[in-house]
Amino acid sequence: MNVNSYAAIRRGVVPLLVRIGREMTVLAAVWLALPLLLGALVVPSYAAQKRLIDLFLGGIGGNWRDLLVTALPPLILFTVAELLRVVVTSCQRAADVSYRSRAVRLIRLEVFQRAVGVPLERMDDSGYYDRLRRAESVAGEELLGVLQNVFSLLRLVCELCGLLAVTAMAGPYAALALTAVFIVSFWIRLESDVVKRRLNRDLTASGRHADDLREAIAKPETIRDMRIGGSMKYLIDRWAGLLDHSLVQRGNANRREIRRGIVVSTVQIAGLFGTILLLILQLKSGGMTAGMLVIVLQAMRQTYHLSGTAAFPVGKIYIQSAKIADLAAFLGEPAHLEGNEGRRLGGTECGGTKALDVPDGEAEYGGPKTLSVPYWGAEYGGPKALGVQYGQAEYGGTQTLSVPYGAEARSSFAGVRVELEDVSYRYAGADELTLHGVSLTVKLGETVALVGENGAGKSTLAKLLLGLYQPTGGRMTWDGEDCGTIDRTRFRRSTSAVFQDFVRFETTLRDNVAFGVPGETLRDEAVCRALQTAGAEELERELLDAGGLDGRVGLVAAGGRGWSGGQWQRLALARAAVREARLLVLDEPTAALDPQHESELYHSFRRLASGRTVLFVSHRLGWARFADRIVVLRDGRIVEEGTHDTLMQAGGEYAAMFRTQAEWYRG
Ligand SMILES: Nc1ncnc2c1ncn2[C@@H]1O[C@H](COP(=O)(O)OP(=O)(O)OP(=O)(O)O)[C@@H](O)[C@H]1O
Repeated sequence: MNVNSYAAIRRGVVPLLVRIGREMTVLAAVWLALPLLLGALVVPSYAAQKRLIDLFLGGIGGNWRDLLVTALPPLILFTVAELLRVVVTSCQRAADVSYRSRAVRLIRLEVFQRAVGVPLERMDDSGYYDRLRRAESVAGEELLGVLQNVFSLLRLVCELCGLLAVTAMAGPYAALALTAVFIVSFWIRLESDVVKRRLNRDLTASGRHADDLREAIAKPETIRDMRIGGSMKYLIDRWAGLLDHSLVQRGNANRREIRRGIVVSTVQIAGLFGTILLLILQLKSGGMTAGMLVIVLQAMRQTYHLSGTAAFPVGKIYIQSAKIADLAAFLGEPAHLEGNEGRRLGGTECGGTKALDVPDGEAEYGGPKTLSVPYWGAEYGGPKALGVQYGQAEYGGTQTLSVPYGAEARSSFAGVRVELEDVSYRYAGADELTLHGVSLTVKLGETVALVGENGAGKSTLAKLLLGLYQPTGGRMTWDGEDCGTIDRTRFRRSTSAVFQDFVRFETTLRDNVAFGVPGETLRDEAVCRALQTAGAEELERELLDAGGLDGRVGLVAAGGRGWSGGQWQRLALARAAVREARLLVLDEPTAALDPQHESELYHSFRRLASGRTVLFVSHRLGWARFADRIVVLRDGRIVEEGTHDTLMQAGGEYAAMFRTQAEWYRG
């Protein structure tokens, strides 16, 4: 037992309970009050038993009426107290389950909220990322376990208080003796429990190693390989050595536990003996009834039992306190949330009114305005008056839309002019700059290919353009507006991206697309159109028998089916396509595709890029040829810019890379 763990309980478990209590006041109050009530009910139950025993031992004389008058009240009190104990115990269990699951949900949500809202730069800090991962994992099973043990402990303490109150009825010395014996036996048991848990934890790694060896030894290929080298005996000896070590450790721990158990029992028996002796002397002098003697003995036995049971939850809390302290410390850190992304999850953004894109003042003061939007509300390939998604209006007609007053003025699919002025970037903790004085203008609706050798800074630049990183030097503007001052939500809504390491959501086909526009209800046509744009329409056809758009994708889901890397990649493109983004960033979007699909994707890409400003990063220079402009990066600096033809004529870095690649394919 060390001081650090107590400090961890004070720094971790207590603040977390306070935090949960503040958020769920009523449930937390019920969770605390019910064990108290249960503890309090011990007193009337024991008092009634004492009265009944005294009545029976005193002989029940007189008539039936006298009997009823004397025996009925304690009998009723006993019955009501026991009934209430049963009811309160059931309510308590239900309250505990509800409290724990809600508390875990609350804390997990807080952790997720931080993960979602924190600037990406902080994620690049490995220390922060580790703390986040640890907090996320502790906020699940471990927190649930600690809360369960806190609850068990609370119940035991309340019951113990009730039993002490019962014992105190016989006199203060009985209560004092009981408390002393409880503390000594609880302490010894707690020590053994903690030692045992520590040992289990320490032996976990060697136990896992022994299991791995055992499994390996039993495999035919191991027997074959090891027999050739004659090392089978060596493997078996290592496995046996690990097992022997663990057996010796456990044997020592068991012997220690038996010795402590004998000490605990001796202390308890001595306490019981002394107290009974005093009670008998008191009985003899007439200061005590037989009923009192019986219930005090009963209370003492129950208390000794509790001293053993209480060691278990305390030991568990004690062992897990360090992790819980880490979680509390993580939640106690300043959130550093990015702009208005720090909103609570499930707040107004999700499922709230969608800000439709109409020119300022279109909606009338103080009320919504209905607008007619033609089918194909927005067309391919040009700036649009209204930022309405394709297919939002019904086929062949118009659709009226309600636009809240003050809706943001913006035209989607119109692209954006992005300007970087002398931008530099340094990763947190890095000594060197990754980008040095990059000045670049990406025009409205232009497609720019970013090429360069590994580590040149292409992905870093792409993330800066998406607003995922903030420049550490220089300035970035969108249509002349400083990006640092643009509302984050508006910024995010206007960008879309597909990265090489895109996410594979093991859920339905529809979800995989709809996650591109969280909180919006997507009609089937919109999902299909996004799939079509990404050249992924055959995925729906493949799932026709499994629910079409609602068919599950991926092997994890029951009944789900696995997709190839290329199919997943096209799903990621569909997710990007469904967003009304003005800037689209594609970072190696074709990495998982075979040549056939890659060339097919080219057409999808043209559709996706249409009318937007696009930056794509690719090592396959064949793609770069089709960009309006190619920008070559080296060591974080722009070294060349131009079209494919001008760069080839210039015979510089791009031309060299292109020729090398062409040679490779030809050769
Ligand atoms: N989180 C990070 N922390 C510190 N340095 C980083 C981090 N991420 C990337 N870097 C460094 O920044 C430099 C540029 O990386 P970046 O990923 O932008 O290059 P790239 O041109 O996209 O490379 P590739 O073609 O291999 O994808 C590299 O030297 C890389 O080691």
